[in-house]
Amino acid sequence: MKQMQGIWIPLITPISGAEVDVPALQKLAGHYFSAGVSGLVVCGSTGEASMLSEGEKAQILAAVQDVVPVGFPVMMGIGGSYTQRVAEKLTRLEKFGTPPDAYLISTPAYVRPSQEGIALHFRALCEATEQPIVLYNIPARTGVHIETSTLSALSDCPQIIGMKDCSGRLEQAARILRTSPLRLMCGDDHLLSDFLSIGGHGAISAAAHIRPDLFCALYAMIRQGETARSLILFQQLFPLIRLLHCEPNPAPLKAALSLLGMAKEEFRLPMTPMSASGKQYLARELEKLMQIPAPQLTGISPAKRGTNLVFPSCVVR
Ligand SMILES: O=C(O)C1=N[C@H](C(=O)O)C[C@H](O)C1
Repeated sequence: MKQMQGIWIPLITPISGAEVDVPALQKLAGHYFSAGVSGLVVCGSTGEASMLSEGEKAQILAAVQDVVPVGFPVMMGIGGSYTQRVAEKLTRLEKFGTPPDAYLISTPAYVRPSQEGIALHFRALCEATEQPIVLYNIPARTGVHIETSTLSALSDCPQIIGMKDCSGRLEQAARILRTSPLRLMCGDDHLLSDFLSIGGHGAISAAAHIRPDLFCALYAMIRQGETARSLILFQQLFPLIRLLHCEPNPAPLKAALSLLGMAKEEFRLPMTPMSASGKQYLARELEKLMQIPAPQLTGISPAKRGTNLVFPSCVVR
């Protein structure tokens, strides 16, 4: 995988009759590829990876790889708190299938290890694979934060190419962008505009499942210094972004996609559907967002998306 940037979609996992709905997943993957995003992530938090078996995760990866063109990057979320087992997961995946273009690996959840423990965890995983690794800093879910000093301690690991940051700490993000070669991707949808404005390389955005064209346009505007236009667009996106995260992700997202006829609202426990009152607000905001005209875009060759272009996957005129 070349330099990671632009808008990436952490795909939901469609479920139907308690099983992973592979045809629906492939349809979504094709839809987002055509919409111009720079890459896809399977089995992330939005993909409800905690409620999937290892076999299902491998099947999801293969199903998505099957429908996107070669060269279009697909990343895979990997979790787990016992370092040795996580390393074994990587080895097993690579033994039986085509590996993802990169792994998105979250910090160990529940254990609350020291920063040294976090660094040793990632170092052990770097020894288990030659594939690129994107660190996933999501303290609200795992209970631990990756400090800048830990990134420095890992700077000799060539597999670590970047970090997806859901910590809400913009000041730290700015420092990392100034001092390290890592690619930094925003995972906090409500901070997207700020994150990109301080030089963030892109986003892995659950909210971008809805109107991915507008998220790509926002990215392009910020990269091109069209601040006023980007602010207007972000203000239009913001109410829906908030609603998509006002109940556990991806319940509101699946509700929105179901209103658009793109997915069922089916979950595995302990995930439950969005509340009825939440859905009322969501439906109203969704209707407004769907009416925003598509920005005029000049496409960049799909083959070059997600790579080290100076400008992202779409250019707004
Ligand atoms: O799955 C992801 O990747 C994302 N997960 C975050 C979460 O569910 O907490 C949100 C982010 O937009 C993307």
